[in-house]
Amino acid sequence: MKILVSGGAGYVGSHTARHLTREGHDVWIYDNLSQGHRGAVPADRLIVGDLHEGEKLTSLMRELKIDAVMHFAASALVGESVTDPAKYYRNNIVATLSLLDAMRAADVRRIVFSSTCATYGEPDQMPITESTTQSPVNPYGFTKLCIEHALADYANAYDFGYAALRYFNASGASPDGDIGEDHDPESHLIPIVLQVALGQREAISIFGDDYPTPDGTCIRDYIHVDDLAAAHLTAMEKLAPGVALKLNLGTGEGVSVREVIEACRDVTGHAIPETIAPRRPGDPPELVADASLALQQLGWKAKYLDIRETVKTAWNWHVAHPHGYDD
Ligand SMILES: NC(=O)c1ccc[n+]([C@@H]2O[C@H](COP(=O)([O-])OP(=O)(O)OC[C@H]3O[C@@H](n4cnc5c(N)ncnc54)[C@H](O)[C@@H]3O)[C@@H](O)[C@H]2O)c1
Ligand SMILES: O=c1ccn([C@@H]2O[C@H](COP(=O)(O)OP(=O)(O)O[C@H]3O[C@H](CO)[C@H](O)[C@H](O)[C@H]3O)[C@@H](O)[C@H]2O)c(=O)[nH]1
Repeated sequence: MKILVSGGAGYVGSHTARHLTREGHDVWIYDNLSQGHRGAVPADRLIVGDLHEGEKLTSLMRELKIDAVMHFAASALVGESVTDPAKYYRNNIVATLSLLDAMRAADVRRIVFSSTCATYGEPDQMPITESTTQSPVNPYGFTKLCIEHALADYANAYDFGYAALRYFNASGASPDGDIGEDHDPESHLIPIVLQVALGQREAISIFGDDYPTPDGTCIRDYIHVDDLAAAHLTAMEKLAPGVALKLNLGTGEGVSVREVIEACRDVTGHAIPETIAPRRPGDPPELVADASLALQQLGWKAKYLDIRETVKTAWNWHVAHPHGYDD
């Protein structure tokens, strides 16, 4: 298939674009490089552009005869969405509507959308299933939920087929160490801990050790980026007009911040000093997926179930690229 990957020069998008290409698809990456990297994608497959440029998107989709879109492009920092919500409403809602309308104009009706566990807010029942109430507690989660609703309405009215894939914590890197996670600024736990191991930071700050969890630190579900990539392809293959897939993508295993740091110590052999810092506003104590519906509907399940194996792949990338991509 001919696939347009919005945000394909970013972290999850670049791993997925590579997987799609290796599986024989004709992949075009559309990215404004606000967070993405030229080095993460083949130069002859990158189209630099913004989602807001609707007419450009329509012509591209027509010229390239695009069959389906994978839509990763977004602003994705929970904290920033609270301090600068306008950016999130514009980039995650307005820009996505521009993409959806360009798809309509170009008669492209299949889309796989990057949603998030942040659409669930702070549920008290763990693990989280797809029928858990979606009640986001920050603008980021709300903008993603809003697009899930838009997709349902577009599917109904305009024959779109869509998958809203609600990822938990994307983590790890391509095992060969070629591509990996490089955000600026970096806010994600695993890359920050590994920067301590590389001697680029003095210590890891644990944001709160007084949560109601066994070791007092927050629990998350760290899903390997290559497992996410595989799920995207399988979901895309199921899409047809009127099909609506809404699926959690996680391992089903909860891992605490302390356990992540311990895994990083094991993998890197570095002592990794830690300090306790105040809680980060908006952090739910625990987010763990029940991903059994993805198994039922896609035959998909995570292959990386041991946090050490995931950290090893991230470490390979960081050692090979201690300062991230060149651009
Ligand atoms: N990383 C995670 O743990 C996680 C978890 C759940 C959901 N998600 C979602 O997955 C997607 C990818 O996340 P990521 O971590 O790879 O983020 P990322 O920032 O690495 O990638 C996003 C890409 O989109 C591009 N982009 C942003 N706005 C754009 C625009 N208006 N026009 C064109 N390109 C634009 C950026 O340059 C970047 O390359 C996002 O939609 C995010 O909300 C991520
Ligand atoms: O220096 C740090 C960084 C993070 N943490 C903790 O580590 C855990 C994981 O934090 P990340 O920032 O790595 O990930 P989040 O769980 O905050 O965010 C992830 O899940 C969100 C949904 O809740 C969004 O989808 C987001 O894009 C995705 O990265 C949290 O408890 C956080 O408080 C620390 O203790 N110290």
